[in-house]
Amino acid sequence: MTVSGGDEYDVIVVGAGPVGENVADQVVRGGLTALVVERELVGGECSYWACIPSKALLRPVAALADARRVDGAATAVRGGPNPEQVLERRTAFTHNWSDDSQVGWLDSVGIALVRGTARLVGERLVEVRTRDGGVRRVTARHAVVLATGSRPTVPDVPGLAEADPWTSRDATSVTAIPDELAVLGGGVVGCEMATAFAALGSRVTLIARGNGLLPRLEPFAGEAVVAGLRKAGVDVRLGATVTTVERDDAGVRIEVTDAANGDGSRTVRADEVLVATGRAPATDGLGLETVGLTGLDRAGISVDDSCRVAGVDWLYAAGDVNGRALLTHMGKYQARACGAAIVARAGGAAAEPTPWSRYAATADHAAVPQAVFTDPEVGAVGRTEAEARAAGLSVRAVEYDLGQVAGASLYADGYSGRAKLVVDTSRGVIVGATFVGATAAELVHAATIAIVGEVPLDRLWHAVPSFPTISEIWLRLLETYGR
Ligand SMILES: Cc1cc2nc3c(=O)[nH]c(=O)nc-3n(C[C@H](O)[C@H](O)[C@H](O)COP(=O)(O)OP(=O)(O)OC[C@H]3O[C@@H](n4cnc5c(N)ncnc54)[C@H](O)[C@@H]3O)c2cc1C
Ligand SMILES: NC(=O)c1ccc[n+]([C@@H]2O[C@H](COP(=O)([O-])OP(=O)(O)OC[C@H]3O[C@@H](n4cnc5c(N)ncnc54)[C@H](O)[C@@H]3O)[C@@H](O)[C@H]2O)c1
Repeated sequence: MTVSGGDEYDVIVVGAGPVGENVADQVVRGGLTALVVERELVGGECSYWACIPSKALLRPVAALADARRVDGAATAVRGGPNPEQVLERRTAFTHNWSDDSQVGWLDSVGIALVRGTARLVGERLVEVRTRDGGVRRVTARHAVVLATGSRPTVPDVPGLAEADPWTSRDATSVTAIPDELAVLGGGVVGCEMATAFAALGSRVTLIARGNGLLPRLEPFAGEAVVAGLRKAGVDVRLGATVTTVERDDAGVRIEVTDAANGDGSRTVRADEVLVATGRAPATDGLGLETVGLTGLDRAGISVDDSCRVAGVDWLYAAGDVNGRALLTHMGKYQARACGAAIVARAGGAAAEPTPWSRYAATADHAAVPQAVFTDPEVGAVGRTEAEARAAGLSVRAVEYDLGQVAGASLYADGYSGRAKLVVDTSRGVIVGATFVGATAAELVHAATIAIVGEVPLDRLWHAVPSFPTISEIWLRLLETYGR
């Protein structure tokens, strides 16, 4: 094995997903040199197999649903989406799985790139197996940042792994819509992909083990999504357990026991089965043991609020790989904190990650916003009522029917939706908010600002929403809470 080496950069970033790209950008802006190592495509999961293609598949569904709900416009809608054109548009958004434009951006801002698989081999030392079969060793003067993302997990169900199941990658890069699709898992990926494939013409069965969908959110959000999926023709099986999976000439055969069936077994047949049962940090083969890190579990690499790894002062882990919040916007936020801390520390500052400082990803603990692009859409930020109570907060929650807001009824005939605020009564501030309904995800940022700014409710009263917008829900919620 020929090992070339001697290269030195101030910062080495492993993984050029949205998080790795942003860390590198931050440190280069701060006057340091940076190398990123990427084994697949610059842009990562988000650009090619996750956020961007999934939302490109879902946007036509929402656009048509919106038009169909407005008398006077609905007559112009004939039929459903055109799958071929939807897939073409999706492919355009992934640049046909080419990273040329993102590589061009790295060049333009002075970030060096090596294509290959990286692993730690010692203190501030990274070994890269390059695509051309070479091995190269690179030293970081100040920091190594692991931004390797996550991988889908496949549960240990007899026959499932052998049945060649789809992961989210297969779903988002699909080239032919299957007649029948089974989706295993009722989290965000399962719900969004069931929504997209049902609209694109698949007969979809969604198999979820809990009593509802989107279990991390307020229960009414999952209930609305169950109703929306069923209305769209999806066979939603709740409280269901898959016992075996087998692929034969006719496709996959899935044995399911579910509560609705008196726990008896039923067979689900499908052309493909999509496994959407969560993700694990991408730490395999990263050489963490070479720097004394062992015993990592599915939760991710443990870091402080500047994303520095406990006990290894030159090592950072940002984005999905640290398991704090598996979302692009939160990973990029961590990248900004982490990059700023690395630059400051390279200059000799301590850059303590005190809460809400530029070196700390404090919002990870208090205000993680999420938008789920189902029909109806779901937007949520902060704690659910149950989470707030479990955390020992004194809580009062208020809910309001979004359909009663003038802006919503103008937006869609028969607008159906709901909103909820969770208030910490001891401080008089919002700690959680959830909105369900068409375009409801756009309501979340106002709530994020209120939570992060700890805006007292009696001051929020003076933030007057425009009439007639859906944002008037804020006024209704505050009125319901009372002054
Ligand atoms: C179907 C789906 C839809 C999603 N939709 C949304 C959404 O709408 N909004 C949202 O906020 N989030 C969404 N997410 C989550 C989002 O994709 C992730 O949170 C985000 O991609 C994390 O970014 P990252 O940079 O940490 O990791 P990634 O994007 O996974 O990038 C990590 C990169 O590291 C590289 N890498 C890994 N190991 C090595 C190694 N040893 N050497 C070199 N390179 C390596 C990988 O090839 C990859 O390019 C979605 C996820 C899925 C699965
Ligand atoms: N719009 C968005 O922001 C968006 C979209 C997609 C994904 N994401 C992110 O990607 C991450 C991964 O999404 P995901 O949906 O894969 O994970 P998830 O953790 O959100 O949901 C996984 C679901 O699978 C269920 N499950 C686990 N094991 C199972 C089994 N053996 N049988 C049946 N069900 C089982 C879990 O109970 C859970 O409901 C999420 O954390 C999310 O933040 C975000």
